Amino acid sequence: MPGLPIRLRSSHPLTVGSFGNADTLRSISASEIADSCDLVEIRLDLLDAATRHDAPWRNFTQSPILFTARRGSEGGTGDLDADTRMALLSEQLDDTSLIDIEVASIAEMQPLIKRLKELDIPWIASFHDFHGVPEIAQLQAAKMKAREAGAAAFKAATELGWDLASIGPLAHFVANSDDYPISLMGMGPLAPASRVMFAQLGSVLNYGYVGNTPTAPGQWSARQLHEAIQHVQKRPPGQA
Ligand SMILES: O=C1C[C@@](O)(C(=O)O)C[C@@H](O)[C@@H]1O
Repeated sequence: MPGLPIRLRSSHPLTVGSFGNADTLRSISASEIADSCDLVEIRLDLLDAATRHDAPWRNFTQSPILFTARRGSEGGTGDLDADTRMALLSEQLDDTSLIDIEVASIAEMQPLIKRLKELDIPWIASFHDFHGVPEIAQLQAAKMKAREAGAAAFKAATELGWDLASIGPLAHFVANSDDYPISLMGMGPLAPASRVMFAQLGSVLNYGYVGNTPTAPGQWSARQLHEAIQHVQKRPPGQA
């Protein structure tokens, strides 16, 4: 039986708690997790075989789980090939609420995508740029690919540096997507502010770390992000 259901809605931005190391994953309580975030991300590429075997996330009975096995070219550890990443993800299907597959991996991961469809397990298609912000047209094209491939949402994380000019176009990109869910976040020094703002504008999944190891540059803790998102005003539908 797949994991707890998740609804992706721009009016209800969710906070994802991501684990950067196995120690936290093994030691944290289910209630602490449930207090800090709406769902958990398990980065299978960051975990050793023993932790994957022990599957400590099975204790997180109150939290939906998003599994990721990140490809090397988009920040993954170990430069795992597509078959290995599919095998890692397939092992977890009984506990899965959501899966992350890079837009760049859609073609090579078709066997898994077909299986997810059969099992009615949603997945998101992701894009990462650790060096800068791509043209919005490139993000639009990636979003179209995600949608056509059957992903439940498109997710993009881009390095903002101190490039203030890139924030406006990104903000419009997320705010003008009432037709299809987007998860959008900045990385780098402006990451924290961007994550609250993009959540306000409709980003459906917003990532912070659980424990003491961020899984992306500039991430803040899931608990802080969760609290901030709960307190800020959200964009009314149709207002872009
Ligand atoms: O893709 C994402 C988003 C992320 O890169 C971030 O910027 O918070 C963190 C990753 O763990 C996750 O898989």
